[in-house]
Amino acid sequence: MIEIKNISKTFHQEKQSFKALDEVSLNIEQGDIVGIIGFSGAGKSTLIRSVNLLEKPDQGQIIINGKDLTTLNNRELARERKKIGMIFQHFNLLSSRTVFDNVALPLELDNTSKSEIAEKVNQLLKVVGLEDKAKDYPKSLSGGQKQRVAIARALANDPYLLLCDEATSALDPVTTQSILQLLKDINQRLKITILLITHEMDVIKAICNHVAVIDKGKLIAKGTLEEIVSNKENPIIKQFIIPKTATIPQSLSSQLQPELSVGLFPLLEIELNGQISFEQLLSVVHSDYKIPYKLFSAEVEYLGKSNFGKLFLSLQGGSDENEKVIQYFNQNNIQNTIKGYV
Ligand SMILES: Nc1ncnc2c1ncn2[C@@H]1O[C@H](COP(=O)(O)OP(=O)(O)OP(=O)(O)O)[C@@H](O)[C@H]1O
Repeated sequence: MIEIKNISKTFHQEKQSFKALDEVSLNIEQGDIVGIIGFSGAGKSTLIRSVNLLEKPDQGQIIINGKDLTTLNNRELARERKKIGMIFQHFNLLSSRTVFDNVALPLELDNTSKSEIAEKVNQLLKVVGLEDKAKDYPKSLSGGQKQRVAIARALANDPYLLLCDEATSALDPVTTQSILQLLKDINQRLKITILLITHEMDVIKAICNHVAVIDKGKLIAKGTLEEIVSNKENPIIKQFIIPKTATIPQSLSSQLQPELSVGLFPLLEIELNGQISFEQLLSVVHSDYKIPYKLFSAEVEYLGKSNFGKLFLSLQGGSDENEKVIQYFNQNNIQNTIKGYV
């Protein structure tokens, strides 16, 4: 069990000071995958770096298996750190070393014998799927392959905990998913606890069992994804769970009229905020109110048992019928705005 207990950290720069962490507490169970999500500057990196004391907190404790890391001397801390692996957004590989030698580095520093190093590195390269790249240099690898090397290196000392500092932020979506699946596989096969920080809900959704939300240095929510999502009225949480990319298609926005006239229908922007499912909403319009509609654009995110998102829908009934549907939306707290008439 890892206990982050009441951690605070203030940075001082010239005459200014900035509180990056404010009494943060979080318990992480062994074998769990925990994600900390927050906007840029929220304090994510400072928090994850506090766990292995790369950043020394001003107050609070990091208790791992009953041992408070903040009370250890440098030698004891170095010994504990060996059992905490870490990977970074920009991989931090040594460009002058081959893939094999990058992975071997922590073992060399630990005075491991050459034969043991060879056995361990080859086994780790197999775990991350890079057996055929042992002799290559980082510059010839893709971003995803570089992160695989970094993961193998982080596993060299058989850690019980892996810290992931925005490990997929520099990768494309497909590579991101493959790295996340590798992390999940490592968690399950090697029983390594994972703590990651991210600004992307997709990362949390893909692999985390528990989530904490950090904002302005404070943990504002923690729990399972479903528990976090149920707190959707919180404006910070809302920004993470409601996709913002659905927009009115370009071709449609040029046709949009500000006033209703004959032959035009209202175009509604509807926010799905967990109150009603996407399918139910369309069924209300089509089956209950028996109104034809045109769906122009929709982005729906399924989180836990709820769905969130935005859709642009034109109600194509008579104006009284359309009005009744809008009334239904209003009575049921389904946020909707008429963007114009098409
Ligand atoms: N060494 C430092 N000296 C001064 N201020 C710092 C230092 N490190 C971090 N900060 C400040 O602390 C705040 C939190 O930074 P941190 O890097 O932890 O945030 P973050 O959530 O990881 O952001 P990002 O996603 O942009 O990396 C920021 O305002 C940052 O400028």
